[in-house]
Amino acid sequence: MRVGFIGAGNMAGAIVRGIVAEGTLPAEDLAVTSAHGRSAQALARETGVDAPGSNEELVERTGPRGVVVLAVKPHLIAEVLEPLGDLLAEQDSLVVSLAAGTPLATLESFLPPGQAVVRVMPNVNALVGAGMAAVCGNASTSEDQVDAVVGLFETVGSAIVLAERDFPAYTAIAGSAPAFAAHFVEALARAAVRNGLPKMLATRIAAQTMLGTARTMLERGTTPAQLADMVSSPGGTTIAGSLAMEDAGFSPAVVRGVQAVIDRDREIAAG
Ligand SMILES: NC(=O)C1=CN([C@@H]2O[C@H](COP(=O)(O)OP(=O)(O)OC[C@H]3O[C@@H](n4cnc5c(N)ncnc54)[C@H](OP(=O)(O)O)[C@@H]3O)[C@@H](O)[C@H]2O)C=CC1
Ligand SMILES: O=C(O)[C@@H]1CCC=N1
Repeated sequence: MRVGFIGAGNMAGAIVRGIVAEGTLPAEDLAVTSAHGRSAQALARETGVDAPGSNEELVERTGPRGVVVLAVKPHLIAEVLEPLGDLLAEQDSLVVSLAAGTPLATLESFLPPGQAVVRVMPNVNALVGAGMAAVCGNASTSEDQVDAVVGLFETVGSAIVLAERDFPAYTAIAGSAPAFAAHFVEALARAAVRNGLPKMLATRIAAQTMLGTARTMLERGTTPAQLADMVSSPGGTTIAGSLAMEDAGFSPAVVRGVQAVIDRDREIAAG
């Protein structure tokens, strides 16, 4: 399978670096383009992938039946996709869009009828092979094509097939949530700095603690509530901290943040 990425920014960079590091596909089967060429060339130099001079060339080099991944910002999808429609159809390419808030119906409206399109919401942790991706194909995609995309993203983390109606909530807790988790680590570290720990050490300690907490839940099936109970000694330090955080509005703040992502996703979808 040959895969071309239109866009060489944060997300394409994370996936390409992840795929190359994991050895999922040989670098010569991957290609990237960018608006100004420089970021694509830098990524190509770093990873050994190809950096064609235009999006048309990328589709040609990726096809026939190649995967063309749209990794540009949502507002650029129309201007990137429309000029490529006939070529994508000729090459029988599979179009994969990573764009937040951009439904399959919108993507289809920029393409010839019958074009196979898969919507994916990945996350930045693909960079270290610990990503999370949701995948949904349109009516023109075969089961094999959807499976191939799931397989591709599984090589850089976990991937699931998800109904499109669930993408906004999913985007909040997987696409955007690495930023929220990073804010939490930063807040923990700053609180520790206030109490005398050096920032770099505090950040490392807090990040390792997040990693271990996630692994305990995923690998042992421990629920968040069970884990919190395991840590909270009666009359101890943790329960004092947890209740103080709740008193300061921790859970309502998280719920509002998730809802804001969902509302913004719907706003982008509405144009
Ligand atoms: N960042 C994330 O964590 C996540 C992002 N996404 C989605 O991924 C997509 C990309 O986001 P992200 O990587 O953060 O964005 P970036 O701004 O980091 O990267 C966008 C890339 O698109 C390139 N580009 C713009 N116009 C064109 C064009 N006409 N032809 C070729 N390349 C072009 C830019 O080129 P140049 O470098 O020259 O400016 C840049 O490399 C978005 O739709 C976003 O919703 C989804 C999940 C998570
Ligand atoms: O912020 C954004 O719009 C994209 C989608 C999810 C993560 N980044």
